Amino acid sequence: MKRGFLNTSKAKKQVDQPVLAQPDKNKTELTKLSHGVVPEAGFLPKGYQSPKIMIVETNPKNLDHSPDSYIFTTVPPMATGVNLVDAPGGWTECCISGHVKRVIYETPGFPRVPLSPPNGKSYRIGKADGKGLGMFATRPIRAGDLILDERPLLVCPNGLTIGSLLSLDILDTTALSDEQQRQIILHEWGKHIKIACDRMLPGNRKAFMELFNSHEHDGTGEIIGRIRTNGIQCNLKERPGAPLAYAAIYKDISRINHCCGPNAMWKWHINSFSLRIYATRDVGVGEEVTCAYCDTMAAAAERAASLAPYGIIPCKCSPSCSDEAKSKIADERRARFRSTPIVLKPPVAPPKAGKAKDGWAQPAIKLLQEMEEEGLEGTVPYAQTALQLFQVYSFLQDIEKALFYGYKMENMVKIENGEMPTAEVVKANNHYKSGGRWQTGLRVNVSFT
Ligand SMILES: C[S@@+](CC[C@H](N)C(=O)[O-])C[C@H]1O[C@@H](n2cnc3c(N)ncnc32)[C@H](O)[C@@H]1O
Repeated sequence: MKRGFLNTSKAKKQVDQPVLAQPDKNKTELTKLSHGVVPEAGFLPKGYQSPKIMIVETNPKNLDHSPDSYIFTTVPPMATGVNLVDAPGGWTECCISGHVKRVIYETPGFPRVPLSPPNGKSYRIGKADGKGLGMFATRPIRAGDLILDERPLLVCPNGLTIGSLLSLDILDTTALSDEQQRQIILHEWGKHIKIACDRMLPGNRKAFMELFNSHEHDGTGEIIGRIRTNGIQCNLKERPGAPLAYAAIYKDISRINHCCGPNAMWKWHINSFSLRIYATRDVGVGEEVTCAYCDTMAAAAERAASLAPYGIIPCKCSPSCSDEAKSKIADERRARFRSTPIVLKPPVAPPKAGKAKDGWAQPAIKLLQEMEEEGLEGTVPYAQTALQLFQVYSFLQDIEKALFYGYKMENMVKIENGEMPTAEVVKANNHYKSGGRWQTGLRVNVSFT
């Protein structure tokens, strides 16, 4: 919670949580939780009896669980008494379903050790103006570089369904207000996840409890408050029809602040059970490393609604983000970027005398430049536009420009695939030249000269 917040007009209850949804008639969907200041916060309904949790200890390597029972376990599996020195990459305390545990263990290559960035550590955690702490580059980082690959401290469901409580016959929702239902969910969710937190090594638990909590005034307890503030959704495939997704909380990655035009992006890898942070453009020494907590292509109002539950009210990512005139231009641009991508077609005849050979590529060049001005290098439309330009200049046999746009596209491909060659290797091997488009380009171009 930021200082002074309670005194502003925004100090009122707001109900919105992107990872959670309203309970439906079948009572199997996640309930939206409140944020901001909730007057009823912390009050459970009179006479409410919290159900008892029954815990049975089993071998951590056991995969023979019922798909829909929840298990407290470490990933990768750790024998008791092991410490971090014996476990490269560390381990994650998890509350996951039997189904998800199987999915993890059956992933080819699991459990590989998280990657070490090729040139060592390149960041520090420090004060970020008006945003608490943040991550900052300690040396120049190139677009496409891996900044860090980190295993979470904790992975757990990103909510609780009112249905799961109803099935225990402990609640009659007709007698409860919506807010009372939400407070029960927060209470029960916190009670369960505390079990995973208590299992953490003391150092990890300390790091977890030192994370920022933006949910101090809405009835969310100190553990769930940190999950709601810092949780990053991880793509663990739950069984079909299951309402829950999973949130992961990290020691360092959870210090990365949001930016609407970020210079880095995250990518979850199940085989190393870790999240990789890659630079999407060059990052200078001292510059803050930022990622997007929401869809950066969305309009400003939509982004603001998605960011509020993380305690970001308003977004302070750049002076222009909250500037109304600049936001209007950015919204107009994003609407264009979201629409059908430009498809460049080679002209049917050679350019007239005195006209540039690449005049027909100008709309894409302009679009790419605008996306760079908005900081949207980590998006699919950016990679698609760079690919078009790579193809245009391949077609025109302008090797220098083809590689210039090829790099931009390659950074995204490398991040997506994880293990692609670096730009230097690509350049040295000229591997584009073996591609069909390069060959076609060469052939078609012959008729122009
Ligand atoms: C996941 S934490 C990021 C690390 C956090 N700054 C810290 O001190 O640990 C999310 C919190 O950081 C702050 N924050 C992140 N990005 C922000 C932004 N663009 N504008 C304003 N506050 C931001 C908000 O307080 C938010 O609740």
